Amino acid sequence: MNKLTKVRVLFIGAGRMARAMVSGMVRQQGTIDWEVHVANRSNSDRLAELVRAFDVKAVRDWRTSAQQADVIVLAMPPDEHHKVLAGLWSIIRPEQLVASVAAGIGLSGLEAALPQGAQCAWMMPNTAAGIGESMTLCAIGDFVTERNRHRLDEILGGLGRSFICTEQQVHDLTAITGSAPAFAFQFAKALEDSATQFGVDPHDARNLVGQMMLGAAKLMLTGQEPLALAAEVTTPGGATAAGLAVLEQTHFAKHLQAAVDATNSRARALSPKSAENA
Ligand SMILES: NC(=O)C1=CN([C@@H]2O[C@H](COP(=O)(O)OP(=O)(O)OC[C@H]3O[C@@H](n4cnc5c(N)ncnc54)[C@H](O)[C@@H]3O)[C@@H](O)[C@H]2O)C=CC1
Ligand SMILES: O=C(O)[C@@H]1CCC=N1
Repeated sequence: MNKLTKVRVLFIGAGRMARAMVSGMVRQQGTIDWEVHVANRSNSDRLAELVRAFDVKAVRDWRTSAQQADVIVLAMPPDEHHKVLAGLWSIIRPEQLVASVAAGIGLSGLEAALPQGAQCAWMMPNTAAGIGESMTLCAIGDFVTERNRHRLDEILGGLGRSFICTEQQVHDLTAITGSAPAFAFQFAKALEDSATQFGVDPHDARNLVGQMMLGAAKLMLTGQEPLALAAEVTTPGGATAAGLAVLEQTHFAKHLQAAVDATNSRARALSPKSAENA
């Protein structure tokens, strides 16, 4: 497909999430030719690596670049937003789109920190964005025009799949799609460790567990109930039931729920709004 439009996007923050997003966006075959600018607090090794890997432009002063950008993505920690948004206030133009990926920040928080009518979106991707497999939550402000909605859709498409939802849903689901990959990797590590304790080569253990998780994920995406899928694994009177009984006895589901609650509470506490109210 021919790329038609050149659109300049400025990332403020060149950390892990920015890298994953840039990787997802530049590999996409969409209708936009992204001209990516990236600014970091200091011109660190990370920024240099990003420039080398994706041929993006490193920007020394984000304020200058922000004036020329069509889309500005805030990819720095939540507690840095207050300062950066205050700097954006006086230079932002009505036609620009400002999107943040910060946990807890909130669409209304973004809009309140920018001039009335600013076009804002709040995205919550995960690190699989880097390979175009994120499940990204996105709350979109009322002032976003069709043109910027198209740009947003192209960004989201480059990252993987997306769920357009309310601000409250982004708060509630941050743990479940943003953070839970880390829970899944802990689960994977525990299984890998079990495999290597049986003498399996670590490389083989990685493939065994990774393919098992991929197959389980693909089965889930057929739309079947997780418990129905579990039942298919559980041969009556067989082996799996014994393992599931241990997970039940040790309150596996409750532990996960507690992890979700702790994650979401922490995200809320990190937002500048909470800091002001504290
Ligand atoms: N890592 C992840 O899986 C996800 C992260 N996020 C959000 O992405 C944001 C960044 O997180 P990570 O990439 O994990 O953190 P990180 O620590 O890897 O990157 C943050 C980057 O922002 C830069 N930075 C800090 N203050 C700045 C400022 N005032 N101006 C310019 N650059 C500044 C830092 O130098 C650093 O390179 C956070 O708001 C986080 O909530 C959201 C979804 C998933
Ligand atoms: O750990 C964090 O705060 C971010 C938010 C979602 C995933 N990582």
